[in-house]
Amino acid sequence: MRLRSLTLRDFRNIPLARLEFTGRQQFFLGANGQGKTNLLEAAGFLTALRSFRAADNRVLIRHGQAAAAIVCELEHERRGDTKITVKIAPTGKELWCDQERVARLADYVGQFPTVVFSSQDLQLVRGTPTGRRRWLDLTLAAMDGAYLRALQNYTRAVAERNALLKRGGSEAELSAFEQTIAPAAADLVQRRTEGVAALAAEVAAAYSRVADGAEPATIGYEPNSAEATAAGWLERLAKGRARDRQFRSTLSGPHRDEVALSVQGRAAREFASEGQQRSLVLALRLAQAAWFHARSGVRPVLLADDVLGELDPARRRRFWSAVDGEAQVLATGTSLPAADLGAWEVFAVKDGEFGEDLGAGA
Ligand SMILES: Nc1ncnc2c1ncn2[C@@H]1O[C@H](COP(=O)(O)OP(=O)(O)OP(=O)(O)O)[C@@H](O)[C@H]1O
Repeated sequence: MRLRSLTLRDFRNIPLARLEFTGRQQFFLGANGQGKTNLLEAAGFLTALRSFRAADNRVLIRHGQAAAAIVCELEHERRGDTKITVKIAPTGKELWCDQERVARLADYVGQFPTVVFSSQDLQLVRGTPTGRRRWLDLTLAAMDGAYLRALQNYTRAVAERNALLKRGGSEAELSAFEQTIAPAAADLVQRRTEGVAALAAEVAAAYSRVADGAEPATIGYEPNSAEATAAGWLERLAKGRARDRQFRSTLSGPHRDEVALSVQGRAAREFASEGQQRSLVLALRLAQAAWFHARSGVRPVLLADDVLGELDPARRRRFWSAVDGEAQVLATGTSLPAADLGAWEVFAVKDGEFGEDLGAGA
């Protein structure tokens, strides 16, 4: 898909911006703290109606204002020309697609894919398993409504079971939640097994391009416990009750799974060099984009937040050659991108205001 225009009102530090995009490469140029990432955050919000960097939507509303709005006109492989309107208020969000109110957000999620490349992504390799699980969940849930439902059911029921464990609930009460947890856990393990196997091929291919075939990189699914059936999970949960009561928390299950990342057969977190780690996170994002495209037929818009300038010239060139040449790219930076990255429509960003093409010849 391609974004043709983006209008923001009271989004973060942006009072009002109406941007028209003509080509497929837009660059947002400005000093630190001016609103570049805010703009990408708004574009990314269209995918799953959540921010890629904030858990609470309230922080997206400009200080002192009642609500924020995003309006986007885009070309879409399946839907044709589409207009999306999102209103974000402290009480919740509202959504319209072509003037029609979308009540069931599950019907919407995944239709308008974007993939964010951010300097924070190094945490995917260096940080805790939580970040890698979130990457996997967002990737799989965006293309698979059944995965999203299993994840929601599972997460909710585990939270309820944990609350019970904390207040010393009865065996019967625990058992009631386990009836929901068990089938969802079996479903998640199966879908994660299949999903990671498919994504592993994409990651290996993307890494080989970004790192110039220097060494192989792999991702692997390491379930905390690989029960294949709901009956198996029921038994495991029942057996674990005494220990879980002691720790006041559900100790085993897919909420403790790991997505193992390795370079040349060794754990990337401990053994990969900084350059290899950077290549690996780029490969994870490229794989995510390829997966979205393959599964849905819709080409995701790529949102590159200050990453092009961070890469050394050789890696940048290789990364760029690995990017889908037909995809729209919205990128930010404090200086213009190198000439080998093609022709950009440049917007200067200052204090939440956007000026078109100011940077192009400057
Ligand atoms: N809800 C809000 N209301 C008003 N201003 C906000 C809000 N949230 C963030 N800001 C402001 O937005 C600015 C940050 O913008 P942004 O994160 O887009 O920076 P950036 O241009 O990407 O800079 P960098 O290059 O440092 O990443 C800060 O000045 C911050 O105070």
